[in-house]
Amino acid sequence: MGLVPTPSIARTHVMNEPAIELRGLQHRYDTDLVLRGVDLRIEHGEVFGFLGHNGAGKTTAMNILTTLITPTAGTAAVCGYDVVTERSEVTRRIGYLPADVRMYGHMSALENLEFLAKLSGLPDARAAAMEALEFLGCADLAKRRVGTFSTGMRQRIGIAQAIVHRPHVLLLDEPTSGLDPMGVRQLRNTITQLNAELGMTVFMNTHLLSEVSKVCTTIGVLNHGELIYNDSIENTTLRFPDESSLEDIYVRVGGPTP
Ligand SMILES: Nc1ncnc2c1ncn2[C@@H]1O[C@H](COP(=O)(O)OP(=O)(O)OP(=O)(O)O)[C@@H](O)[C@H]1O
Repeated sequence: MGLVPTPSIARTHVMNEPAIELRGLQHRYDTDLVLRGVDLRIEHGEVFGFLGHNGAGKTTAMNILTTLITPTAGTAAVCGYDVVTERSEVTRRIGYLPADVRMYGHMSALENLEFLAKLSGLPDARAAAMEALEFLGCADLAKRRVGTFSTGMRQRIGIAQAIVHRPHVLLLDEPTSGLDPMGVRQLRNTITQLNAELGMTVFMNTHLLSEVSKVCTTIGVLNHGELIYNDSIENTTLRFPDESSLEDIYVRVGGPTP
């Protein structure tokens, strides 16, 4: 049995609302305002690339969406559920791959996944764990200790962890970081597969403009905590026909040279 599209948990509510919606989102660390009123709407089925230089505020926005931190002002919602007041509804619907994925090195990949699946309250945690591995084409890693894994292998298990409970929305923080070209290509294929076959909406923080043009359907550019650009890849290419690459567009709309 393979992974099936996300089951209909409060389906009506989910489908009537955007996958992600930020309204006037602000975040302050002490006196430092790092998100300055971000408005953003991402529809179901999009693969969204969130671009921005170091310190632009991308991880802060993602930490708000994963409910790890509370915004200073404004709102953030996933499938219509507020990240502050409806936290458990949000966490059921999101999968998260952090930049520094944590797992128990002395345990096998399957044990790591099963542990997380149990924490998520899945009725048959082992089957869910195995299905996630099979879906990602890494069932061969199931019995191996993750402490022995390469960066690419760890990352694939990290994605399996993120999707084991079949979330609607997958949040990836700098997923290409540390990967070799083969790993980057594999990741791209995985994102496309999760989006096309399981219908997952993907929100990805990245520095890699080349990856954005290959895998994303929409992009946003964050500059010093302000969303300075947001459009589909298709419109972006039409809007800037003279630009030879997304990198030129990024510079043109105000982002600093990466
Ligand atoms: N816990 C924290 N306490 C204080 N300041 C923080 C904290 N986390 C982040 N910052 C600051 O907030 C700003 C935004 O950081 P954030 O990590 O959200 O940006 P980013 O776009 O994800 O950058 P990067 O690409 O380098 O990860 C930076 O100036 C950073 O130094």
